[in-house]
Amino acid sequence: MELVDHLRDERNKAQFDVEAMKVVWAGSPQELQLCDRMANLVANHPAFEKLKRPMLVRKELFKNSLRKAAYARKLVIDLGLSEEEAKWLRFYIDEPTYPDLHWGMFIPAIEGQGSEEQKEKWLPLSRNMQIIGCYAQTEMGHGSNVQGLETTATFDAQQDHFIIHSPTLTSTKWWPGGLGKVSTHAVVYARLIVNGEFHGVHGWYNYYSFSFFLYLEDHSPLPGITVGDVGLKFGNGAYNTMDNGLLRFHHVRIPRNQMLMRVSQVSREGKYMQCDDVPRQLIYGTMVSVRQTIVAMVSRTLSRAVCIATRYSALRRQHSSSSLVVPCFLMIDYQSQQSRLFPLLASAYAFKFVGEWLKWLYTDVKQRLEANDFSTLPEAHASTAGLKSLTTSATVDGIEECMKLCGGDGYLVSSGLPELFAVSVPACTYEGDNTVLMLQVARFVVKTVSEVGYKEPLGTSSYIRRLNTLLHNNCLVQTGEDWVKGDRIVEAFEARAARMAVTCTQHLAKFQDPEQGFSELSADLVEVAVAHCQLIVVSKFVEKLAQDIPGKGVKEALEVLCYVYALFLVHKHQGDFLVTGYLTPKQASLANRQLRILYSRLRPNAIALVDAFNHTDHYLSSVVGRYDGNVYPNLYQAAFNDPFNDSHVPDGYHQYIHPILNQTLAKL
Ligand SMILES: CC/C=C\C/C=C\C/C=C\CCCC(=O)SCCNC(=O)CCNC(=O)[C@H](O)C(C)(C)COP(=O)(O)OP(=O)(O)OC[C@H]1O[C@@H](n2cnc3c(N)ncnc32)[C@H](O)[C@@H]1OP(=O)(O)O
Ligand SMILES: Cc1cc2nc3c(=O)[nH]c(=O)nc-3n(C[C@H](O)[C@H](O)[C@H](O)COP(=O)(O)OP(=O)(O)OC[C@H]3O[C@@H](n4cnc5c(N)ncnc54)[C@H](O)[C@@H]3O)c2cc1C
Repeated sequence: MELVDHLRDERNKAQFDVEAMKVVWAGSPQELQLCDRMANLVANHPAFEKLKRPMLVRKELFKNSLRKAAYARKLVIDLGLSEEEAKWLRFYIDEPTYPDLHWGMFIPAIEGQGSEEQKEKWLPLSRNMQIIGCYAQTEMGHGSNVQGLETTATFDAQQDHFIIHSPTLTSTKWWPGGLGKVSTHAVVYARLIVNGEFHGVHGWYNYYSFSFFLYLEDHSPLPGITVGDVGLKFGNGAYNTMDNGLLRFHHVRIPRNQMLMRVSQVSREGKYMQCDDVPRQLIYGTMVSVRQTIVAMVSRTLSRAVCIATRYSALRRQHSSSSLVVPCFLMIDYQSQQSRLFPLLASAYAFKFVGEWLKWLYTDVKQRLEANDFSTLPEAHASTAGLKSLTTSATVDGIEECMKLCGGDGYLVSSGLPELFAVSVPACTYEGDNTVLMLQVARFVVKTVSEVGYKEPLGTSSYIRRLNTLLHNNCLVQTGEDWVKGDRIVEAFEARAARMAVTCTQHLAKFQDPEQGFSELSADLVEVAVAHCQLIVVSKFVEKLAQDIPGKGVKEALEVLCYVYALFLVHKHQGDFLVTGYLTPKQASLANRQLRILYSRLRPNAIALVDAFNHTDHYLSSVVGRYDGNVYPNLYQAAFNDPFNDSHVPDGYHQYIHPILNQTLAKL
């Protein structure tokens, strides 16, 4: 049977080489090939079917996800897949499960915080999955406030043991993924007590990680350990495939050598030693690593929602403004639809490129750390924290907007958007609450501004070197065209970030107690951090355009996306640009006018730009976002695929409807 492409006309409008854009999106021809192979492996394997997921009750859902993870492991072994290939395999299976935490946090924690000897012992076991681990940091009473952790690890020199204990209900480990039912081991964060002394009790660094066995061979918990799942979470299916756990210790003994000992050590004699040249922030290193991974991945989540909403918008017709009866306008041709959709499409590309840059930064920092060079750690912390916060918040808001952009059908589970939203929302909280992370960025920015004159700002904050110029030279834009110049756009974002940072730093200086000032000004400080992070995203997009980008029309299409992203932000945050005095109202309105011109330039490329994401229909799992655009018959069929439509007589009909129809309610 001949397949009809309902989006063919849209695809024919493309003004650039889609295959070349696929390479740009993937990062390289090799990455494209790798992702394509893994995506299709998953799409073509019946074990990874996922459409029924939202209909399953928790226990079935969980069993199903264990089955998928086991098949995935089998594929990794049978096909001899590399760790990189296995990572993409898990990604396309598209179901949060224990291996995410095992590979994404447990192993990196041992790599980053274990001594050479410990790494030699535990890493091979972990990589072969002979042990399965999780990352148990958060407690019931202490999430953002890592300094408040209460779990204790008391050294018993006589027996060469640590005694791990949960002294209060609020010290219960709470939320760790993979902990509830599956993990055999955990990296546990606890307060260290040696010879009756808390170490650095007033410092921020008095938490140490320990690797633990949690279970006996028959998978019953070890004596003194209480473990379970925290309970059902938001959304059908969604994150309920993960066993987020709770864990309590009652004076549990573990050998001394299970304390991860790269940052500090406790000797056989009970002597506490800090490794001189290693900063204690390294204890937080796993979070830096995962925040970077989240940024690298989140553009794909947004691209998925945008792909669905763009395809549906390019198919569905509504009435024109002149005739309310004849349906003739494609939704995508409404200016208002474009002004909501296209900035999200541009954001997906912007986040992809900033994610690539962050990966580079993190790889560089990791190499330096291995060589005991810790100089770039503060920037890595600020950039990973800030970009994790910025991109996950924008993505979650973006998915919700895509749902609305599809009208009522976006709200159907078969659109793929509700589950995508539910599974993505916690990204704003896990790995650091987004507001708390922005406050970390603000601390970094304010500190950098305060140190001007005696410490050279580096990397992402190097614009602060030109503080004088940025504070005093206002925007030179005179025409709309002036707004589509990379260096002019970057300068506008630099000036806005610098001016907001300086104002806040000056306000902070008026407080006698800096911490009180920081707390009172925290809402403004978050805005300073957002401005700094948006500058990073915009400037990395502009830097990307300066590279050699092969393929007919590819660079031009990316330029439009870059300016849409930047000018949309100028428009959305015009209050910042105006209040700081950098822009005049006229310049702000020129930016908005130019944005409308850019939307019309983006319009013919819209479908090709989402095709360049190369998403399979399996990955999208959306009736309205299908590649062939054959939406309506499939939407109709999807309704009848719902088990609720198996019968015209639902359970309860005879019991509760008949008495109403027959006027026999009194018998109930
Ligand atoms: C493919 C799949 C891969 C991976 C899996 C992906 C997804 C899996 C899904 C879910 C996983 C979720 C896992 C978790 O949620 S784990 C728990 C995460 N928890 C948090 O993120 C807690 C957030 N809180 C904190 O990070 C900290 O408490 C804090 C906010 C940073 C504040 O700490 P505090 O001790 O009070 O520190 P400060 O006094 O504010 O700062 C002291 C000093 O240290 C610097 N600093 C802080 N953090 C770091 C860091 N991470 N790295 C480097 N430096 C850091 C800070 O800037 C300050 O420096 P100064 O120079 O100013 O002294
Ligand atoms: C799905 C999911 C998976 C998770 N997986 C893991 C895991 O594998 N391992 C693990 O250890 N943890 C895990 N967590 C826990 C997660 O890291 C924490 O939820 C997170 O760090 C936030 O902490 P909290 O929930 O205590 O929120 P809180 O810190 O209580 O924050 C609640 C509110 O208070 C505000 N707030 C808090 N502190 C401040 C402050 N200093 N200044 C201003 N505002 C503030 C926040 O902005 C937020 O609005 C997971 C959580 C979820 C939801």
